[in-house]
Amino acid sequence: MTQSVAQSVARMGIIGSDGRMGQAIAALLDEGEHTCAGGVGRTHDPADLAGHADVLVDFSAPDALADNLAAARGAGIPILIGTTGLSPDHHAAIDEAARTIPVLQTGNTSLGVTLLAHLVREAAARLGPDWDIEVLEMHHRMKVDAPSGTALLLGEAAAAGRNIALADATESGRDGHTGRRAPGAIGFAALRGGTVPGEHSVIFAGEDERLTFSHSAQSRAIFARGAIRAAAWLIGKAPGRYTMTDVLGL
Ligand SMILES: NC(=O)C1=CN([C@@H]2O[C@H](COP(=O)(O)OP(=O)(O)OC[C@H]3O[C@@H](n4cnc5c(N)ncnc54)[C@H](OP(=O)(O)O)[C@@H]3O)[C@@H](O)[C@H]2O)C=CC1
Ligand SMILES: O=C(O)C1=N[C@H](C(=O)O)C[C@H](O)C1
Repeated sequence: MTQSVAQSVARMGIIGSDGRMGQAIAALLDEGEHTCAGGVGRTHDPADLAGHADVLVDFSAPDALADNLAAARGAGIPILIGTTGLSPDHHAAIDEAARTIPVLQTGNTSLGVTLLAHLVREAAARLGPDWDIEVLEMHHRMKVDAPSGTALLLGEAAAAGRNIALADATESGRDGHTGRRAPGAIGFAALRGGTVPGEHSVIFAGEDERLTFSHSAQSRAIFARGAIRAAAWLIGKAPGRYTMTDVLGL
């Protein structure tokens, strides 16, 4: 694992290779400067893949995380985790792994969403707590987790702008007689249907005016492109936990 590897052709091992994202990444690798070291699914051992890869790229499922981190650590290679639906325990496991290898975990690898998170943080800081914040997302009918990883990332950005913990402000899954909106809440709403690759809006609703920041993914290529760029960037980095902001220098 050296800096020179990061500057040349990187061998990327894909976890979740038969999935929508796994296939989108493999397709881009086929026509790009880096190569696919192979792929694994539910019934394969990621440690075998890690043995002949320079970096692992994980777009699978949360229950695979422990084995994926162990495989990367065993081989001493970085890992990019794009899988969403992670719990606090999963994040603790990522923090632990990041003590010995470079790890990048993100709910969205696209350039647009990474910039959007900056704008949302800035808007939340400047507009202040009287503006109600709602995060709205829509995804394809096959998505299994809600709110999306991106929605949570954007909620975290809003909370950071307000200098509060997202967990203390979250309002989601409203249904029935919910009572009034809590002051200072950050709300989440999720729509599912069709083949939508990913739509996100962060709405700032104030007295008599509303400001909306939106991102629309028109294909999974934007996620795949960002994942490949980030995975190549991770090679040769010191152990630690990185973000897409680090990769893109935003
Ligand atoms: N960070 C980002 O930018 C993005 C993140 N994502 C996230 O990536 C993940 C995958 O999305 P998507 O490709 O659409 O989902 P898919 O369901 O299409 O693909 C997931 C793949 O992972 C495999 N898998 C499931 N469990 C395991 C396991 N334990 N070990 C290894 N492989 C496993 C599945 O196999 P099987 O079919 O046998 O279950 C499947 O092939 C989701 O969490 C999604 O939210 C998606 C897009 C962008
Ligand atoms: O499952 C998906 O498809 C997507 N998942 C990520 C998320 O949960 O935000 C990123 C993107 O929106 C597509």
